[in-house]
Parts: sequence; C-alpha cells; structure tokens
Amino acid sequence: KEVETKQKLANVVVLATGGTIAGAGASAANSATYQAAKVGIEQLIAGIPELSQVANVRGEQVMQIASESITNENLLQLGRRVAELADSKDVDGIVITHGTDTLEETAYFLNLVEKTDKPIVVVGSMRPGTAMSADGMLNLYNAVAVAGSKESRGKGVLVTMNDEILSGRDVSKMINIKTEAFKSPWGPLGMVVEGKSYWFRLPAKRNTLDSEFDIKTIKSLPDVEIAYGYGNVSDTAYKALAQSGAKAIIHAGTGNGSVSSRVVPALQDLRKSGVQIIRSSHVNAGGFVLRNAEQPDDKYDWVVANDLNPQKARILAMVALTKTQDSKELQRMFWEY
Ligand SMILES: NC(=O)CC[C@H](N)C(=O)O
Repeated sequence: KEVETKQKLANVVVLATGGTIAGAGASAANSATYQAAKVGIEQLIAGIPELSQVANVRGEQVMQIASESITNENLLQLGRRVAELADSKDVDGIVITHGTDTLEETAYFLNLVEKTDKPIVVVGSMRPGTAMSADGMLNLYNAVAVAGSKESRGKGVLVTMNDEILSGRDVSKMINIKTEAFKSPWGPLGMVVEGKSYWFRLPAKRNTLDSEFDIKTIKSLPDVEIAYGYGNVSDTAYKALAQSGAKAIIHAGTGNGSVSSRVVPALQDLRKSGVQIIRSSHVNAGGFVLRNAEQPDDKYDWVVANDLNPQKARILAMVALTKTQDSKELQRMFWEY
C-alpha cells in the first residue's frame, strides 16, 4: 500500500540556491540578524517530514549564496539545470529555494526561458529557520505541494510565499521585514492551504512554452544596467554605465518613468550611439509607464517597460537582446511578456 501511494505522488526536485530559507541565527530571537545561505538542502528537507505526504522529494544544492550576489552566470547555470530536469520523465515539478532579495528577478527569468509546462515554483523565507515563527518550513511545504500538483501546469513560473501563489512575472518584494513581503500589483493567482491549491486567476502574458526565448539557445546575457531617477539627478551614472559597455540602460524613473531635463540630452545621445534606453518606474506599489507619456519615445526611439519594475525590466531586456537589437522588436517584447 505504501508503495502504491508513493507511486501516485509527484516527483519533485528541490534546487537550493541559498538565502534566508537556508539561513541561521545565533538565537531564536534573531528574526532579522542572521547569516543567509548556511543550511544545506538535505537538512532543510529532513526538517519537514510532512513533505513525503505531498510528493516524492529530492534535493540538489545548486549554489549556496545570498541572492543579492547572484550573477548572470548563476542565472544561466540555474536555468540550464531547471531545463534538464524539466526534460526528464522522472520529474513532475521543480522547486527553487532562493534568497528573497532577487527572487523576483530569477522567477521572471525562468518564466521567460524555460520551455516546459511542468510546474516551476520559486520560494524563499523572510525569517531563518532558527527564528521564532520561522516562515520557511511552511513556504517550502507549500511550494512542494504546488509543484507536485497537476493543476499548476502551464501557469508559468510561480512563487509561493505567505500562503499565496503568485506569478513569477510580476511578483515583487515590497517590504523587507514582514512575512507578508511578496505582492504583485495585480494580485495573487491563488492560495495554498494545508498543501491544497485554490486558483482564482491566470497570467495573461507570454511565458514558458508560449515564450520565444529558450534557455538552451542562450549562451550568455548582455550587460544591461539600471540608473535611478530622483530630484537633482545628474547624467553621470547613465554615461558611465554606457561607457562601461551597457547595451541597454533601464531608467528607474520617478512616477510615470519621467526623466529629468538634466538627463534627457545624455539619453538622446546614448540612444544615437546604439544604447537602448528603457523607461520604467520605481514607484513602490507598481509603476505603469506608457509610450509617449512624459517623454516622446517615438521621437527619441526609446522603449517603455509598462508595468515591469526596473529589476524585472533588466531581466527582459537581457533576454530580449539575445534575439534582437531593434527597438521596435524590443518594445513588442515589453508589451507581450
Ligand atoms: N529574506 C532573504 O532571503 C534575504 C536574505 C538575503 N539577503 C538573500 O536575498 O539571499
């Protein structure tokens, strides 16, 4: 009988990359002061015996880092391993444990480049496992349950945090001290409660199987950088980033991706020299940048990121630039993904 239920359960692989979900503090009171990326995946899995009720789980330590230090090489390495596993008939779903600082970037990257309808779920925690009311155990349990569920297939890369199922495309870390940290401006897709998923909506943007990007054909990612807009800003950072080789600069703009009049001439020049200029917004609850609003994008040949925040715009720009150098194509991709 035991063998029978084991066979019916989905096979889920947990790829561990580090972060607070693998963190450890000196005392249980240390919910915010601790070291990230300390605990190995075997120990994390062993700490949640209930996982064996929702899936046949095995772990793989892909890296052990705090996610603010993740590089494009790390992204490619992880993406390639996810693709290999997704191709295996013995794997039904994949979970990635990840630091929360750049979790939204990795989730969006995988959402763009993984050609599979198998569930891929990215998860982290806001408190280390050593802390009182640690959230990692339940987040990971939920992630495995969602990754093992047939209902999760074909919904793009997902993120499970704080009982919610969110789209990897537009989820973002909105606060760094609460367990209710991850939100999408467009709301969660569903809830996961006691290992069962409850779905309410679906992503509308192209992803995974429906995406024109494929990790297997991406050899490297071009240099795309972000420069921040604020009062009294100068054009120094923009020029320096271009000089150091940036192929595109994401303008993390104020409000509607607005650009200071002190910066506009430099951005016009940079575009003429071949650098793509992409306007996004750093407003907190979700920017929404429209073409030719605030700045004449048609005239300057700039691109707008619409609802993608600057760090997500960087991810799409890198992936898009592996396919095209044409600003119109780039803009199409920013509307479609
Ligand atoms: N809550 C977290 O995971 C933050 C820890 C660390 N800065 C990271 O992103 O990996």
